[in-house]
Amino acid sequence: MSTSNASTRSTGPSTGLPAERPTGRPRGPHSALPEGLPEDVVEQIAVEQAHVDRVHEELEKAGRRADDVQAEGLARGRIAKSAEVGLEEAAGLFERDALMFHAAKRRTALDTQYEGLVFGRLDIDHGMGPDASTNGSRRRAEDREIRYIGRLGVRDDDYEPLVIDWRAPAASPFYRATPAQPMGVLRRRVLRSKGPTVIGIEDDLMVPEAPDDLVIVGDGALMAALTRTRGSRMRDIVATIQAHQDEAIRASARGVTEITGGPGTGKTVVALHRAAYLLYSDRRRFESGGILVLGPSGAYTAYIERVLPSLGEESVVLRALGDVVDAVNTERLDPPAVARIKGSTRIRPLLGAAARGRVPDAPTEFRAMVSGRAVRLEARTLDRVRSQVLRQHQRNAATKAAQAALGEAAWTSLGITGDREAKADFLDRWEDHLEVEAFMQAWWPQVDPREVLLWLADPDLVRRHARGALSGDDAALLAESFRVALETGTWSVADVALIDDLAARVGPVQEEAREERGFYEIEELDDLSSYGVTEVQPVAAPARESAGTVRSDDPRDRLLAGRIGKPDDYAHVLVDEAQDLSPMQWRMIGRRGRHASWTVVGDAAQASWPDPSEAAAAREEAFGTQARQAFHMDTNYRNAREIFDYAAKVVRREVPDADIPQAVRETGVEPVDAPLGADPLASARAAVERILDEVDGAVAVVTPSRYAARLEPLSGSGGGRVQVIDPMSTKGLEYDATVVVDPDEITRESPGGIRVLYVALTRAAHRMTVLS
Ligand SMILES: Nc1ncnc2c1ncn2[C@@H]1O[C@H](COP(=O)(O)OP(=O)(O)OP(=O)(O)O)[C@@H](O)[C@H]1O
Repeated sequence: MSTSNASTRSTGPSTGLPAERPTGRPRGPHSALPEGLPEDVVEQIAVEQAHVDRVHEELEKAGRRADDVQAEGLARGRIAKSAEVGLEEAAGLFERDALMFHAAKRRTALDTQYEGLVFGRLDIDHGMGPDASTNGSRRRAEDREIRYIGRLGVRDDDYEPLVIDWRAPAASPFYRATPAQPMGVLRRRVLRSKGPTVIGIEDDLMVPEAPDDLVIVGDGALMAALTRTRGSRMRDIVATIQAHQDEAIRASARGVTEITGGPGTGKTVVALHRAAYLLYSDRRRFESGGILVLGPSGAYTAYIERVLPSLGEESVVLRALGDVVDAVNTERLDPPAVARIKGSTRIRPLLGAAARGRVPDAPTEFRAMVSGRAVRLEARTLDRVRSQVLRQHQRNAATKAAQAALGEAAWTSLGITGDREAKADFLDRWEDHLEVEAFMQAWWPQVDPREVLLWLADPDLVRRHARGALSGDDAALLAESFRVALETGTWSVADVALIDDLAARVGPVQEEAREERGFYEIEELDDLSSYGVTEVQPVAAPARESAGTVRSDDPRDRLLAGRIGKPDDYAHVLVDEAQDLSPMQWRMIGRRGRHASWTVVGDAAQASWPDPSEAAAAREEAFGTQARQAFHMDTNYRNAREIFDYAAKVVRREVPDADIPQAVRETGVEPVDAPLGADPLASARAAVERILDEVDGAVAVVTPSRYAARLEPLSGSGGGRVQVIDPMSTKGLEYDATVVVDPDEITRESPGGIRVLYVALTRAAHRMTVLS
């Protein structure tokens, strides 16, 4: 597909108003403008280029000024103090210039990677009545205002705005004005740029008739944006946000904001713009508290990662579900039956029992001479003490408490009553006794939550701990899945939520306190030698390397690499594809949003988690009692109507109440149904070759696992444009074209059945071939 050229819709004569006079770069032999543009479009582009050039010059100046000011900044503050100039004023100056400096730096990135810094213009008539009825003859020049809208705000030396940040209230009419409610806007103009060069213009007229001096060109910005090649990365939509999307973007930051809608309705992109808006509207709160954006997969985070930086926001944390817990990063998916066991809260009692249970290989008996008395504690006593301590403490923070409780139990076991002094002496010795300490290291070691999970590779232990909560088959499946982890050295995505649950139970692994033992050691050694103990070998805590540095061949080392700390707490959590989160995953995310407001994005018809009511309960628990606001998106901006109709027909068969949006764009080309022949690679290759000729940009071959290996040779073909991908991993993604292989098999193999097929059938913007 090629980009649509601006074309003249209707034009009025140029009146010679200063703002409309073409003063920018002329179109020369090296011009970036497409050939064959009508002359009035070229003129209009030149007008806008002149303004864009001015903005860039101003930023250039600001950059240079900021260099000086940075060096001078603190000094200025100091002078300000001594010279009794308001400190606030000086700080304000510095802050503004520093901001401009950062803006200038950012601009370089924007210019090279993204579309223009200045992307919009409003021509406003302040004399216009609310019904837009004022006719041309009553319009007065002094009522007119031109406002430019951009990715960041820029002012000139007189502090006059040259560009308004798209998130500022003054930019709101750019998104909200409609011909029915023009909000004073005569013409909305979208500028399309390559770096600092304006290459196209799309106008929307908001009044019934263009005033004589306003030229109207282009086919409308939205259609131009939607017909463009998509490529392999999501783009921001800052120039073409629609009014109903803008409402969700600018909605109150408080509570829980739910954004629902069918495939391709812009839920993800709207949510990302909302994150940028929240940062703008309350930077202190959201930048320092942090915004977490959570998506289903690494492919998804890679797909969306450019959107926020293109909006000038770098401080948002993007995580995939396999990547939420520090030191663990995985894409491996369990088979659906296993993922279902691990995702349900039914597994919690099992995890609780494992976290409270005996450490495998820990001693089951304690024997030593303490304070001249022979102490012997059996397994039952050790278990009782452990349970008692863990009722009140996290295991990793309870070493001291456990040692003290064990001391009490030891004293009780001696059967001495009434001798307070002897007890005090005994407990005193107990506290610093080397044998007790050595025992504690073996009996009460610091445990990594991941080790606790690996204990469950033992099917007997799983059965014992599950105490009937899991069937025998489920217990065996679960244990087997942890054996897979031990063999491959990789966790599964579903494991991550279990690790997090266990981390909350056992607490962070404490660094070993390196206590100087001083004279206590000498006293204790005296004590030991008198009872014939010659050597005590304390158990050293295993040394850990931090994540990413472990290159071990041992799968177990790879599983346990890095350190798991406390979960980060965020000020705002944005969850995309929320319909797919399992209850255990909701609990994991909830731990990161205890004080957060939320934006939650989803579509039930695309769900792959099979038990929505259990997930809903876990989700409610994560949100607490916060206020809710809901936004529904009902226009599909991704799929050509022909492609979406095909997908909608398929899903309606089994999900009659699916939320079906309206697709806004037609290509006149129906999806192609073709046979999947005896040689699947040959069939898919033929389909891919046809499609590569028809579209520019990214092409996906969406295949069930059955054909994945056989189709792999297509990966990277078409000059790197073709990707072979499984249906679940296409969640949230988009391609210019897709080849969907064996839809029946996709339905059969996927946990969400037809809903996952629906996802696969709604990924293509322009062309789709289905091989059945
Ligand atoms: N106002 C808009 N202007 C231009 N493009 C838009 C607009 N709104 C949405 N789009 C485009 O529509 C496509 C679909 O958007 P997005 O991926 O956010 O939809 P979604 O609702 O999250 O889809 P799904 O649920 O299928 O993953 C994207 O290419 C996005 O850029």
